[in-house]
Amino acid sequence: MNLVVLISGRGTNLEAIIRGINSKKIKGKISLVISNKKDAKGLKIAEKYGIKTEFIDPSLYKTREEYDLKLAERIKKENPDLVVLAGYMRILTDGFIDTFENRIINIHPSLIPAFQGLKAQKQALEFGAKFTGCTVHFVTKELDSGPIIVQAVVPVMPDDSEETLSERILHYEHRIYPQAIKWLSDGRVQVKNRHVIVKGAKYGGLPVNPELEDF
Ligand SMILES: Nc1nc2c(c(=O)[nH]1)N[C@@H](CN(C=O)c1ccc(C(=O)N[C@@H](CCC(=O)O)C(=O)O)cc1)CN2
Ligand SMILES: NCC(=O)N[C@@H]1O[C@H](COP(=O)([O-])[O-])[C@@H](O)[C@H]1O
Repeated sequence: MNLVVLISGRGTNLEAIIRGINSKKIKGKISLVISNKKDAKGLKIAEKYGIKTEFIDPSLYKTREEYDLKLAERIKKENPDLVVLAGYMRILTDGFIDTFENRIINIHPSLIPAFQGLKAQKQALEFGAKFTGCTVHFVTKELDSGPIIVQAVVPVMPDDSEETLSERILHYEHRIYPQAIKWLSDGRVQVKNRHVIVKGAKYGGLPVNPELEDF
């Protein structure tokens, strides 16, 4: 399976995926990592592993559509099976989605459809949620709403800050993203309407509930 990964920042999910490939758990390769931010630390991570990188500068394009057209043209040259968003912080245009229909996935730091958009961890904290988590989903024109491949539930602690909660969620992001990509590279993922079925996956592992006193 040939992957192109889009990033905007640190690249810790990118590195988790690279480790999954290098450990042979994921049958695939990353042919290119593209960032919309020149100083994205994830570019250095990719280069450390010998992976081709490119910065595509949004300031050179008047509109989002023009940028995404350039982005799509560059990605098509790699002939990817999958476009992986790993902390890519731009909303993709309908034209881009159409070009790579059903071949784009994303990791989001909440249990969608809860807390879509930016700063999902902060949204959960401020809402007073007792549980949140992370989601790997197919990317569609509707933001953070595509068919869900896998989710992990993460408890929100009474003394959590945005940082401590984000770190706890990130730990599970680094597990479910490589897991989802492995399932896809094994050809075990089927989508029927909105429902994603993973052949042979074991379901269960219920989240541990808090102590429910007296009831
Ligand atoms: N068409 C789609 N595009 C993207 C999706 C999607 O599901 N459909 N997922 C997002 C990822 N994402 C959350 O998981 C997300 C990223 C960025 C934004 C956003 O509002 N970005 C702003 C710019 C913010 C910034 O530069 O800091 C914007 O693009 O105007 C929301 C959600 C990726 N794209
Ligand atoms: N809405 C998109 C979004 O918030 N994505 C989040 O950005 C972080 C990127 O970290 P990374 O660059 O270290 O992988 C991750 O926590 C990811 O879930």
